[in-house]
Amino acid sequence: MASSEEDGTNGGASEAGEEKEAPGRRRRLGLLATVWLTFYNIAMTAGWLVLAIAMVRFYMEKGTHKGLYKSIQKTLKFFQTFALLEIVHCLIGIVPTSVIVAGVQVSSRIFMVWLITHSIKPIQNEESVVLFLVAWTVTEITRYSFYTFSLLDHLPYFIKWARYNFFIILYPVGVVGELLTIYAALPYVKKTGMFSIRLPNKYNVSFDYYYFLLITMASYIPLFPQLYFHMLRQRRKVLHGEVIVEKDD
Ligand SMILES: CCCCCCCCCCCCC/C=C/C(=O)SCCNC(=O)CCNC(=O)[C@H](O)C(C)(C)COP(=O)(O)OP(=O)(O)OC[C@H]1O[C@@H](n2cnc3c(N)ncnc32)[C@H](O)[C@@H]1OP(=O)(O)O
Repeated sequence: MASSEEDGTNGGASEAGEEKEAPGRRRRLGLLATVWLTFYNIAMTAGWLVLAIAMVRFYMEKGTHKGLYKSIQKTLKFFQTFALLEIVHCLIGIVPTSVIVAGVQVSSRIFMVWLITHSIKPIQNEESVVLFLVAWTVTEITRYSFYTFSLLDHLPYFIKWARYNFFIILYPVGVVGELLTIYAALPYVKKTGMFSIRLPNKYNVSFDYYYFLLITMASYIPLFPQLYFHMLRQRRKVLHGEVIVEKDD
């Protein structure tokens, strides 16, 4: 994975005659891209704040997590699906995040929301769902407010600190919540054969969602450490000003 320092997408040499940007400084964006990203980040911060408030209110009123997912699912689905735009932002180059990093992050969330929690109703009241919902919500409020304040050039140190420290705990908590939720879904998926294609059929293809879930769980082992160490490197770069030179994958 090429770093922004290496590939020049961020903080690298600018066009001839222009001053070279200092490492770690926000890349110069066009006005349209800045306006769009500011709108996008404000909308996402607001969306995840609404979710946080709804979760706290639900718990205070009902005193249980049972029914929580059902009560917040529409907002969650809307804002998490909207986050697919993050991959588009990377692809069109208006943010310098790696497409692979953003792709793994966003697609694993979409998978959890639509193909697991939405599709498998009996697991919606599992404690593990609350675990990943809380981890995602705190992370996203911090992350999107970080981007918003950065774009407005008024970033409070606390937000920056939170963005590059909370993940140390929240990333593993979120992953444990996700893995336990998929694990809880396995018996139902095996019993119902949902999303599976059995032979014989006219296309002569078979697909077993149960084994797909096992493979997905296994894929966290190589993929999660990469995301986590990526964030640790970003943390060193942003909070301690270290220049990180990453090697190509
Ligand atoms: C089909 C099934 C697939 C299944 C796959 C299964 C395998 C999955 C394994 C992994 C599972 C992960 C599960 C995740 C769980 C959780 O989320 S738990 C909760 C805790 N989570 C986190 O802490 C998530 C942390 N993740 C992130 O922060 C990001 O998603 C990231 C993409 C990983 C971060 O990447 P990074 O390269 O560090 O980018 P940034 O710091 O965000 O940005 C770099 C520069 O880009 C600018 N930028 C990015 N986005 C924006 C934006 N929206 N608006 C404005 N600017 C943006 C940013 O400011 C940086 O700019 P510079 O300062 O100029 O460098």
